[in-house]
Amino acid sequence: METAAIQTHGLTRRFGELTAVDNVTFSVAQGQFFGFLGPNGAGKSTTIKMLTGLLEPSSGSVEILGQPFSANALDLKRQIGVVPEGMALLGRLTAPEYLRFVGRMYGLDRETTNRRAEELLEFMQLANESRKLVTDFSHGMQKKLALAAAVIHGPKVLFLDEPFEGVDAIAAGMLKTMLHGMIQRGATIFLTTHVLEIVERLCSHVAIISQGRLVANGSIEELRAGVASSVPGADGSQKLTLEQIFLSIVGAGGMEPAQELSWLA
Ligand SMILES: Nc1ncnc2c1ncn2[C@@H]1O[C@H](COP(=O)(O)OP(=O)(O)OP(=O)(O)O)[C@@H](O)[C@H]1O
Repeated sequence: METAAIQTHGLTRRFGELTAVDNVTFSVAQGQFFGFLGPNGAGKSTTIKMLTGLLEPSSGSVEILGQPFSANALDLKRQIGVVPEGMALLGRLTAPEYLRFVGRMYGLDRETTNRRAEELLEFMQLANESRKLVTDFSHGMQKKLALAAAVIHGPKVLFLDEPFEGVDAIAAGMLKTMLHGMIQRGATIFLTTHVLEIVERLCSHVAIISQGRLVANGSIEELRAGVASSVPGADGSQKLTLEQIFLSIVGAGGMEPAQELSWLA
């Protein structure tokens, strides 16, 4: 069997009394576009940080392309790309300087780095912003630059924490095309986002985390089949949207809607 792109066993992270990620086991096959969903505070970013070697698990294990980070972290980090929650860009550089720096850090030669940096800036429509410092970029521009930096070395596995947040519709369209192209060339993508329409369109597999626990994992079709009988009015003729599936698994689940805010009534 082919080595999984991502494999976790009993992955757990505690912050004091809180167990943010609780005994999470899942596998992502190479070439999969994997959507990792969950409500606010469910444990998505904490999981992604552990998957990318940014945060030590309290217990459990992570293997990327069959290797734990402890085996050869540098080699592994060359094979992955990450857009983390806070992006962590170097603000005192311009975008071309930043991309050239990142490319060189990944061991690309100068010519390849320069060519890819230029192409990426064009692609992300940041080429006209080449004299501005990154710190003066808008949030969406920073997000696009973070994405460019995450793919400059052609990673085999790409981790994206909310890549579409703050990105305009034109850029989001281009990003979707780019990510689709990467999948077609055999890359694996692990994506967290609250934009379920994007997950529905792009992802072949979905896992849902809620209060640190994995509560669903499978193809969208499998998840749909799993909840169809519990959603009122959903017979075989009606195809549930991912939003309906998501709400059925982690949403109000038959409870009364939250009370109204009295002063807004
Ligand atoms: N460094 C930390 N110290 C203490 N608690 C933390 C820390 N990082 C995360 N948490 C807590 O862990 C839980 C999971 O947080 P996490 O950021 O992983 O959620 P998330 O699913 O990414 O949420 P969102 O969709 O809102 O970004 C939250 O209760 C959060 O407050």
